[in-house]
Amino acid sequence: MHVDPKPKVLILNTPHKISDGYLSIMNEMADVHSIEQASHDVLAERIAEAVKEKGPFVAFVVFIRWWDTPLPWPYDEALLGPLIETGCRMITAGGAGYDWADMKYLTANRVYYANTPIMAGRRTADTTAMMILQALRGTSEREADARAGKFYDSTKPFAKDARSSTLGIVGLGTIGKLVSEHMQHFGMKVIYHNRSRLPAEEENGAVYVSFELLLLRSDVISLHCPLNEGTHHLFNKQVFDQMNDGTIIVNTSRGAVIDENALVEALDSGKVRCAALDVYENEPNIHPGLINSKHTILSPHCAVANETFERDQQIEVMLNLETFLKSGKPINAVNSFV
Ligand SMILES: O=CC(=O)O
Repeated sequence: MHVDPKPKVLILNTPHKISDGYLSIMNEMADVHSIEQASHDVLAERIAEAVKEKGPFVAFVVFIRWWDTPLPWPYDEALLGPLIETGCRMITAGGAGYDWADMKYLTANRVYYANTPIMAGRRTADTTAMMILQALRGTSEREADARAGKFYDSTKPFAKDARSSTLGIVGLGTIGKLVSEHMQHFGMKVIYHNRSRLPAEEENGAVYVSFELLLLRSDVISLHCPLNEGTHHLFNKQVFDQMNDGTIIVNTSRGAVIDENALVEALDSGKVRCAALDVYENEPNIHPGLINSKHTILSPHCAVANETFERDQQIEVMLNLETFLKSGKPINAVNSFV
């Protein structure tokens, strides 16, 4: 009896041993070959070699190790060309954002890119909620006081109260919706701006406003939009100038949505009361003006990183692979073609 050979799949990084079970499920679905993470140029050579010696592959599955630098981005023609030219039609990788993939190139070649929105979304939303509360409370300044032996400094303004504050969400997608839900539990009024208004049943208590109104009405602005040509430096000097004095900015999306020079100026002038940031324009470097400001709360792009993220990332990546192998389309495809 003729048995069709299993489809070949190339994986980047053998999953952490926690997921041996998933690896064996994958081995049942596909003929799996793996290569290890490296810089973009070295990885490009490894991919070309794997395609030549073991290919062609129908899918490329990335179990990214965020802490192994340099990271292999961008996922562009120079990296993926040999895979795509020989029939690879799906890339799936961990993370909610996909600005590190050349979507024009992938879409033009009818290659799906599938992300892991649930793994990344839940953790990023939790971290964002924590950062919003920290910023409202001004924890970095109070902590600095405590460490300097200065007990409660009553000359400083009182912390802001979530129950009397409005949260403006820019981008009410998977993460924005979770943040909206979390913060409504703390009594915040939530307004949002998207390119277009969501159907009422998806708004879940958040009120749609124009971008200009969001700037005027928000005590806290939290960014959850993807980084693309339209959102690069969306928050610039002109935009900061339109906000009320003392607005709080929280960013767990992508650093370049904010012009960091303009943000540092706005922090220095008091236009921005506090900026809580997990992401930066020039990672891994953080603008010295942000590091030196007393009014920032900073973390090193680790909103998703906790002890269970790898496991959940692998489950979602595997689901993308399974749905792609069965139907030709991964469940979390972020692009589509006609
Ligand atoms: O940065 C993290 C993500 O995109 O999930």
